[in-house]
Amino acid sequence: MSIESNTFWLLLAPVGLITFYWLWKKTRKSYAQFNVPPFPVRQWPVVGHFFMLFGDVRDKIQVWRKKAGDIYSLDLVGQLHVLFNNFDDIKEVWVKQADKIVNTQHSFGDEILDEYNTGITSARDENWKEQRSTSISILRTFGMGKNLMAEKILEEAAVINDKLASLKGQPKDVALILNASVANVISSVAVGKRFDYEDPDFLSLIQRLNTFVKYIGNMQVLTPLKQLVHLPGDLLHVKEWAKATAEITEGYSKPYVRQYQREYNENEEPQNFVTAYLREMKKKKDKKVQSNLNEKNLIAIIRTLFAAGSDTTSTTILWCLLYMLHHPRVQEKVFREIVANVGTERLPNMADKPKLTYLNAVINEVQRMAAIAPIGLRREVSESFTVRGFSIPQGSIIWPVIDSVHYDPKIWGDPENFRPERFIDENGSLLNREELIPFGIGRRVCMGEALARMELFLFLSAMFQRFRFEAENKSAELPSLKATIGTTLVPQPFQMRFIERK
Ligand code: HEM
Repeated sequence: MSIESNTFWLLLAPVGLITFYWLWKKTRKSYAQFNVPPFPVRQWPVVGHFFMLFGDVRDKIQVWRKKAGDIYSLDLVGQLHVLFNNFDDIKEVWVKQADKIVNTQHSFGDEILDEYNTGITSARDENWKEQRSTSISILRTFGMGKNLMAEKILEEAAVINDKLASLKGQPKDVALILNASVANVISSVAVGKRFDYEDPDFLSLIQRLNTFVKYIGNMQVLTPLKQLVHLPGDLLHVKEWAKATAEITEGYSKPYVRQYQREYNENEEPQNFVTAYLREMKKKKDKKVQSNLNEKNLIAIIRTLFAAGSDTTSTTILWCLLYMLHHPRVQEKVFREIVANVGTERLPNMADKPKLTYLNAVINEVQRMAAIAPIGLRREVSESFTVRGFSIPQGSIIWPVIDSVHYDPKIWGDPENFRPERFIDENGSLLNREELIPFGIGRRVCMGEALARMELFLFLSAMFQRFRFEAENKSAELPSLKATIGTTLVPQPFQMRFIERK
């Protein structure tokens, strides 16, 4: 053997040993001594079920449920993940075991951004409690769920209606306009600024938000095997996501936070989320109270509000429009209800909401079927517990599969059918069905639920009142109801027409 080849093997040996040690550590099954829920399919050595999560995971989750039951396990590179598919079990765990599942799954994305335990969705324990309670109280001050916010939404609804009317019935993919419109509502609350729909900087910010939301789920999936990021290219869109996120932070959240810090005047009433948060920060500092309110958390929160607060709501509105193309009779019934209860001389407002039972039922049915956040937010188990005789050990990750609940035949009977009447009782009143959980459940339930509900009602009622929604081409096949799967479920791109009702 030559000297060169000896050197080669000497160098390779430590690499081999380190790899072996890493694999050994990774694949030690920390859950092996527990009676964990069953695995639906056999796992691969080392990586477990990791690579099975690629592709149409929505369908796979249902196939696995048929094999293994409502609660089942997956092994992701040695870490136990437990999927909950049944409403009663989700309620039992997410509500009754709330103290043991406070934190969301640690994501590789937070490492890339250096944002471990930062903001809201990634914040943990005491930090999360303080950020969440402060944020909710600020949003309430600005009228979340009340008239003040409703006025902002109504202004935006009037703008988007005019924009849609200006299309003069020409077919258009309106995903971006809707997104911009809803983003404007949260932006005016968060940083006190709304943008023109044609503003190219705003539109490119919206595109970045789409990228941020679309691939944020990949960061979580990748977390157990983050070494894959070193593969050549950007197969899993990690670099694209990191770039878009940094651009939102540097081009939007950070400049506004810095600007308001410079201009801060404690004698002025806060006009937006940023200034209200800065005031809370200052109050706690003056009182010398130990606090996690700081600039880093605030910058991350503004980005989260902007992302979580625009994409989700506008996607739901888009789903509603798409379902209406498929169900023109439902559309006409909503229109007639609006004419009978509101008329066509003024925009519907929040006082009209209780009167528009059928529209409320339609929105519920769209949220059920679209299930736009199909897996909810995954949580880390900080203390072991048992459920239905299974052990859920500390350190495992649990998934609330909202999609399974929304399509459970035991709950809905005919879940595949679009039938808003399922939300109306025999007296014609709206039925509150607790199994409808588009905003999640438990202590970390969506922070913007009240705002989102107002937006869905006000934007949609205004559109139903003014337009008839029509397909691009009446004689061609209707656009598909099959979703594009990203972090959220989004309709495939489609064009439609907005015909003014005169
Ligand atoms: C139709 C619209 C929306 C849907 C379907 C939706 C859905 C969800 C879901 C499923 C969760 C996870 C809840 C859980 O883990 O139990 C969540 C969390 C969250 N949502 Fe929404 N959301 C919507 C609108 C909004 C809006 C408008 C905002 C902004 C104000 C917002 C801000 C948040 C935040 C900050 C969290 C994280 C809460 C925490 O970690 O404590 N969402 N949302």
